[in-house]
Amino acid sequence: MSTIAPTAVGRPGRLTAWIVGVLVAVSLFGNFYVYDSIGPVADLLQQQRGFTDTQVGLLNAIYNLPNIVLILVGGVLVDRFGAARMTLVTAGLCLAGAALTAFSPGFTGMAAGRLLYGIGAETFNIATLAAVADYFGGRSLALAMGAELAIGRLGSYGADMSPTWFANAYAQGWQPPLVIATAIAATSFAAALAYWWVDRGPRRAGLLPTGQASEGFAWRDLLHFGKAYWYLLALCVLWYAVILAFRSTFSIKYFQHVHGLDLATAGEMNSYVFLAAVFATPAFGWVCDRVGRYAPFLALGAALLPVALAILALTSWSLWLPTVLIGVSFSLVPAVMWPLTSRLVAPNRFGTAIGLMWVVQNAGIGGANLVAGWLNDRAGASAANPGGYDAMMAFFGLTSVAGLAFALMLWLTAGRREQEKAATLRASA
Ligand SMILES: N[C@@H](Cc1c[nH]cn1)C(=O)NCC(=O)O
Repeated sequence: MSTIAPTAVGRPGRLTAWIVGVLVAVSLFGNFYVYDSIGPVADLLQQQRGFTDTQVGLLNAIYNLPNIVLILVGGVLVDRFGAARMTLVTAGLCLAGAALTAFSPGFTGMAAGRLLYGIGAETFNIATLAAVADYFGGRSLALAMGAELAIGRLGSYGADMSPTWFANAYAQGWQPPLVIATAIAATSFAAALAYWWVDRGPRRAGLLPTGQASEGFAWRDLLHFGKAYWYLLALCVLWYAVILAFRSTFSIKYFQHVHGLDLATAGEMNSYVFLAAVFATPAFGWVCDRVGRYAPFLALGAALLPVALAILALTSWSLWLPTVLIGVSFSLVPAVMWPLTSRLVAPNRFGTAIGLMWVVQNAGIGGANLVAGWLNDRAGASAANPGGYDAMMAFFGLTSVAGLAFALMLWLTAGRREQEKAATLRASA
């Protein structure tokens, strides 16, 4: 299999497509806000409820753990029941999870809430990508997916800024901020409900891939993705493992201990990567749509990560240069990866394809966090011993170089087909 597949069965109207795009983006904003809502209340949970660091960490880790297995089932369900139904059901699970987290009297109830949220959220993420592929396949797909992800990233940024925006709620304690997160999850659910309602028309008219069209799931189907898909999967695992484990877990501490920044400046430096992605991800998607090439951009995005890590680890140059390079990589790779996936697999296998990628991605992110933490502990990394971070940087550097190697192999495989396709289109124009 693995030819560059047609990306949509039919063509819903442009207005309908953009209404769906907006609803899905609103829904994703709320979902990413809840995803990042624990970090800002971590200190309050420790002070007011006596939670340990391990308990706070578990409230986030419990998100990844079930998805190492469940997300594949989620992807298959998206193919079987359609993006709209699965967006609605999983947005409901996320709302229930957010409410359980906010209103539970004890740690176990809160952890159960985060577990429920995690079970819903990753499948929700697949369903929203499938929704955009359904409506924008073949036209402005990368721009639409980039814009959707950008609004999601804005939700994460909003959660980080919530102590400033909702200072009164934080002044009252740990619970009001989580109740706000629940209200935002309710908005996400309402947008998912509206999307499901709008989607019924085009789906009944046969303009979208229907769940019924996909045959039953068979394990051997997983092996039927072509070579380019497997290169993309390897890149997804290696690149996300480095970018998320470094940027979300260790970079602030690393900037403080190795480059001498204070906590506020280090946090601000880190948040620029995030903010840049809000604007740059759709911009890069737009460029890809215009140029009609994906694989070379993916290789460029993958190449910037090891370069940035090398500058950080081996030079004392200004932190701005590696921050800009990581910001471009963090915007470019997701802007290209998901539209390219939808071009490499058949529409009724898109959910399964992403599900399989995210099974390994969740394991990779969790594994990279553990390995990096273990390397730092073993070397006694600290402000007094900045050299103790060398092993972690070498690990991240080598992993990102491996990711680049897969991006180049992908370029050699899928890129050639992209060129042939573009030449055919030019010839027939
Ligand atoms: N598997 C998700 C991980 C995630 C969840 N919320 C934010 N990130 C994923 O890869 N989503 C696409 C992305 O580029 O963030």
